[in-house]
Amino acid sequence: MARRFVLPKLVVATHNRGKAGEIRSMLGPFGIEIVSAADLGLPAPDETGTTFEDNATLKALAATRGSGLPALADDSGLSVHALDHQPGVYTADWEGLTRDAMVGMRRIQDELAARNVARTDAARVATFHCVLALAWPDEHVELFHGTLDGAIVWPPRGSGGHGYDPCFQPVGETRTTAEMSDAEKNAISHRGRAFRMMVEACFG
Ligand SMILES: O=c1nc[nH]c2c1ncn2[C@H]1C[C@H](O)[C@@H](COP(=O)(O)OP(=O)(O)OP(=O)(O)O)O1
Ligand SMILES: [Mg+2]
Repeated sequence: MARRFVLPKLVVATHNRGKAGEIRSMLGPFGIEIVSAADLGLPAPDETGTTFEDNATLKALAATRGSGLPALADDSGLSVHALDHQPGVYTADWEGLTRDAMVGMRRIQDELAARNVARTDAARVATFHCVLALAWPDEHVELFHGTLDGAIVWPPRGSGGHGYDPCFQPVGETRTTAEMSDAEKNAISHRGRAFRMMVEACFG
């Protein structure tokens, strides 16, 4: 395969183990040596941006500046249409200090109930977003945005995936993304889609 860039080593700039696992498995076939930001002792920067693009960029740049290596960051979240697209870039914050996604999933459910949103999929439309930022040591950044449409289901179901997967059922599916295998989720997910765009742009 002709590659536009040769990547000797790549920093995966996330402190989220679920995301890191998915990104590692997607990078696997490319034979790129991977090191995590956490293993390098790089701190997680404050996510002060107001868009997925801003936060992914600041996380990737912090990691490439801290390591001298190319770095791949992911900023992602869940946009619930009936909640004015919240929590969006603040999805991780809705987990509270416990960093327990069950807390965030319950808050989404409570806010839908408080607004009397019907318990139908059509009323509970949601979109997972993932922006991947690939930052190079010269500090140029490439961005790739993938989405997955679905609905918020309650109660949560499944033990696979991570984060908010147990309450998210993709369009046309009867299972939540937590009830899918990793390969099945990656084939349709916001992260899988962003990743495939990056591969096409950078390794195609
Ligand atoms: O496929 C997914 N399945 C379920 N939940 C997901 C997914 N993708 C993102 N999410 C949730 C996790 C977290 O609550 C938020 C991302 O927040 P985000 O700031 O990007 O990540 P994070 O703080 O957990 O780790 P880090 O910033 O170190 O990458 O969206
Ligand atoms: Mg974060």
